[in-house]
Amino acid sequence: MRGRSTRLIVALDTKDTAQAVRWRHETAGHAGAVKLGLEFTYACGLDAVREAAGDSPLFLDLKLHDIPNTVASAIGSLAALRPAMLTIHASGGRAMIAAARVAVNETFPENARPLLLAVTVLTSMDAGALHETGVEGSVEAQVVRLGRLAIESGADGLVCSSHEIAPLRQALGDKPVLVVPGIRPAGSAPGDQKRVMTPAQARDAGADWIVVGRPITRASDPAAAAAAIAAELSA
Ligand SMILES: O=C(O)c1cc(=O)[nH]c(=O)n1[C@@H]1O[C@H](COP(=O)(O)O)[C@@H](O)[C@H]1O
Repeated sequence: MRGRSTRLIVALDTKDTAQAVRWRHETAGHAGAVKLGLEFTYACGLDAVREAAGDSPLFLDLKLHDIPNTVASAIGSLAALRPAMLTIHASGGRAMIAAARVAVNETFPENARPLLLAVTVLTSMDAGALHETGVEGSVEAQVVRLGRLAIESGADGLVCSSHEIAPLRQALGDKPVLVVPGIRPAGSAPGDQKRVMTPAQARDAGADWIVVGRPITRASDPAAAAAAIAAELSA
C-alpha cells in the first residue's frame, strides 16, 4: 500500500545523555522523531529525556501497563515532557486504555496532545512465545484483537510489526496511526527481533512510522545508516 508517507523514528537506546544527543544530531536530517524509552529514562531521568529530544518530536516509549488509576496518574506526571507520542500496553485492557485516554486529554492542552499509542504484541515475540503466555490463536489474530480493543477504547494508534499492517488496516481502516518497530535493512542482524521487515517492505505495507534503533545506533556511521534508511523509504 502506497500513498501515505512513511517516516523514520530513531530509537536512542542508551544510558548516556551525551550519546543520545549525539545520535539525535547525527540523524536529525533523516528522522521525523526520536524515541526515548525505558533504558534511557530509568538511567538518566525525566529531565534528561527533554534534553536528549531537544527540538525533535519526542516519542516517549514508557509502555505503561498497570491498573487504570496508576496509568492515568503516571501520564499526569509526564506533562512537562511535551511528548508527541506515548505508549501503553493494549493488553492492559479496556478500562486501562480508556483511563489513559482521559488522562492524556486532561494533562495536555488540545494543541499539544500526544498520540496515545497501544503496543499490541511485541515484535520480539513469535507464535511460540505468544502461546507460552496462554494465547491460543495466531500472532496476527491477537494483534488485530488487541488493536481493535485499543482503538475502540480511545487509542490514536498502535505499535505492531509490519506483518500485521494489512490485517489491521482491513479491520480498522486508515485512521489509526501505525508505528512499526522490528525493522531491519537487508543484511542486518535481527538480534532479539522476531517479526521483522526491511524499511521498504514496511513502507509498502503502509506503516506511518518505522522505529529503528540498533541498525542505526550500532552502525559505524549512524548518520550514513539513517540516511540510507531515509533514502530507502523515499525511493
Ligand atoms: O514500543 C516500541 O517502540 C517497541 C515495540 C515493539 O513491539 N518492539 C520494539 O522493538 N519496540 C522498540 O523499538 C526499538 C527497536 O530497536 P531495534 O531492535 O534496536 O531497532 C526498541 O527501542 C524497542 O523498545
